[in-house]
Amino acid sequence: MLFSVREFEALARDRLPRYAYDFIAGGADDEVTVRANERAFARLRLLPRVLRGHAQRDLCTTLFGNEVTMPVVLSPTAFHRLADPQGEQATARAAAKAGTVMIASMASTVSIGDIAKAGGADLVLWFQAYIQSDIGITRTLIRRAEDAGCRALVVTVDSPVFGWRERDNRNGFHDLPPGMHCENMRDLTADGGVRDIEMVPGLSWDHIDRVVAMTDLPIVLKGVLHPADALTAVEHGVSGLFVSNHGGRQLDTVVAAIDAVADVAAAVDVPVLVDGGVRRGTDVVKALALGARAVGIGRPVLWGLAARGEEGVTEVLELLRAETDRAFAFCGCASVDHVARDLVREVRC
Ligand SMILES: Cc1cc2nc3c(=O)[nH]c(=O)nc-3n(C[C@H](O)[C@H](O)[C@H](O)COP(=O)(O)O)c2cc1C
Ligand SMILES: O=C(O)C(=O)c1ccccc1
Repeated sequence: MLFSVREFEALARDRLPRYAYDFIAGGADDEVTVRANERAFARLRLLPRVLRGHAQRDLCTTLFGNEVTMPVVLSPTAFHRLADPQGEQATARAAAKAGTVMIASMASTVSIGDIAKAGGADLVLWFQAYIQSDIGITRTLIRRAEDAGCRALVVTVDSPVFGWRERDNRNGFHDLPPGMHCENMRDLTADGGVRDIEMVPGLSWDHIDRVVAMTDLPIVLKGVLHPADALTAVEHGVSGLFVSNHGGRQLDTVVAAIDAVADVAAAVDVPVLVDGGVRRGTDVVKALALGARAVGIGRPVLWGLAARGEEGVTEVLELLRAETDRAFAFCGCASVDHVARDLVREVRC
């Protein structure tokens, strides 16, 4: 029995080959932002309310019309088959069972259609896309996600280039092991092969306009940190913002995601999600207090998957649910609407 997300990380580390552990755990450059994400949560302290008499708590919320049983979703992460042979299929089953959203990465090692099948009718599935320079390819990817039944499109905008990952360079990890592929990129080359995912340095608001025009799905921009960009996004017809620094894997020395969320939430009146460094139920409460509608978890899902497959992801999600419920009880909150700004104070260390 494991009692915390941290213990799942330790077990995952024991079980994974070094290159896979480092790919998941690592970040860009000096990994300043990887550490900052977790440390920023530690600098935030709770100021709980007492005697509010809530014998039961309700953690449910709604995200773009999708009901979820807790304000914790699965952030998109590449290559789940590095962690478990069933890969994203195992993750999908665990997300469906937990009653929360799985955001499938465009860089998944199981196709979006097969992820949807594994999750079944209960799974609320969203698709994360990197806009490709060829707009036709981008359209095909979005159609595949729509055909699979995805209910939102998460467009990642923090990756005009690929982050400099020194652990991966040292380990020589640049390609997937034999037999694993980015399955969403199949049949997208002239000869019907697997196309490489491209980072597009020239990405601009024009690309967002085209994607907004090409689908009826709600669009969430992932990787926004500046409130002015959040405002512009809403003007361009985006339905939500995902405050994120990609888990410290893209631009290093960027502010911790949790430190950016309040200003973004204040700038717009669409739902705001945040990810990066969420490891405890108390982190979930802090994020909601600062204006987030929900949080995402990236590495914790992969730790669960590497430790115990589908069951491990279920255990990670249920640990976070129980911790969030306990934090709600301690703070005197009966539901997500009760989590007020004054529950959180920032201290120096
Ligand atoms: C191994 C790994 C792969 C990732 N792949 C993607 C991806 O394909 N697309 C994306 O938008 N974000 C990707 N991310 C970033 C996550 O969506 C998320 O922003 C980040 O992991 C949150 O931080 P956390 O890991 O501390 O929870 C990846 C993160 C990790 C750790
Ligand atoms: O590793 C990542 O963070 C990531 O986003 C990614 C994107 C494409 C392929 C592999 C990983």
